[in-house]
Amino acid sequence: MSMTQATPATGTLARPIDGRARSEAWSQRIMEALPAFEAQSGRCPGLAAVLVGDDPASEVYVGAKLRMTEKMGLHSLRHVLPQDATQEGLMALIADLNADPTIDGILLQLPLPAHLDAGPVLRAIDPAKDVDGLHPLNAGLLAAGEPALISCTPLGCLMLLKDTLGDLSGRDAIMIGTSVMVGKPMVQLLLAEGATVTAAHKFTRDLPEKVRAAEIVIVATGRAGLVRGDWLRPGATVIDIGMTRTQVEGKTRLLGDVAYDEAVEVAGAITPVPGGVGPMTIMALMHNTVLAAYRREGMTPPAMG
Ligand SMILES: Nc1nc2c(c(=O)[nH]1)N[C@@H](CN(C=O)c1ccc(C(=O)N[C@@H](CCC(=O)O)C(=O)O)cc1)CN2
Repeated sequence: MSMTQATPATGTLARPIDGRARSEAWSQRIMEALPAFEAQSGRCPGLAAVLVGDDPASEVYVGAKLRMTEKMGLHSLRHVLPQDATQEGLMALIADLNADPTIDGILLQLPLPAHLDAGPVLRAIDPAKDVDGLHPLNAGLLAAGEPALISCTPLGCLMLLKDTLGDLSGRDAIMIGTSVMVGKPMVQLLLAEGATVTAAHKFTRDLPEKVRAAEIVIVATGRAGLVRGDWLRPGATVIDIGMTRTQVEGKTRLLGDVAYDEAVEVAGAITPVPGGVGPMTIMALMHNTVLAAYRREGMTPPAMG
């Protein structure tokens, strides 16, 4: 693996961090873990995806996750509830999936329609099947330094960062955005790796200056193009988690939270959008499903990194 440490020479563009290629390599490692699991348990690891309503982006993401599940030879279930589903109906479905022995992972696609409250539903998922790592028990175990199931996007980002930089200890990192799904677990993962972490949010003052001090910049705000090229320290490693759909000349384009065309002139390495973090999020879900399956069967999981 190449290590990006140095300031690029003037005129050198940042190296794109290829999440598609990395997720493909990761899928091979995960699939190598399947024969031993199947030989001992007599079944495949199983993932249930729960989609509520008709949000087009959520439909795309759930479709991509289930296609990957099938491609890798895992068992999958798809549950689609209508836009006007009730909280009680959703809780009843989660209870059924908790009790289903063929299901190792339960994925509740977010966001939910506005009339539903995600918190109680996420807390109702059996923590051993919480492959999104969003149950408070799993979030707490990560914060306590005893990770069990880790939220998918941060897990994928950590892998890209380690590939790019190697050892993260002592490095200065900034996480912009402090959501429960991405920012908070990412901060915990970086701390566990020995990085010095700034957690920035909408009240943070002098954000460009703080970003300029960081060797590692991770952005998950949903504000397209927020981070400008001149905010970056030359040679920085930039992980862009943002994904905003926009129409440019009649075509749909995906924009990240980083102004890519500017950032690529300054950074040492950068994730593109698309093709950076997104594919790693999906592969982290596959990883967590196989991990959960091993543990639920009382088996020791192999390394699948
Ligand atoms: N329960 C969850 N809900 C949501 C999560 C999550 O991890 N768990 N994350 C996001 C959406 N998401 C997965 O659900 C997700 C988003 C994007 C991609 C992806 O591969 N993107 C592609 C581009 C796809 C496109 O063209 O639209 C890329 O970046 O290359 C995967 C997963 C919110 N909800």
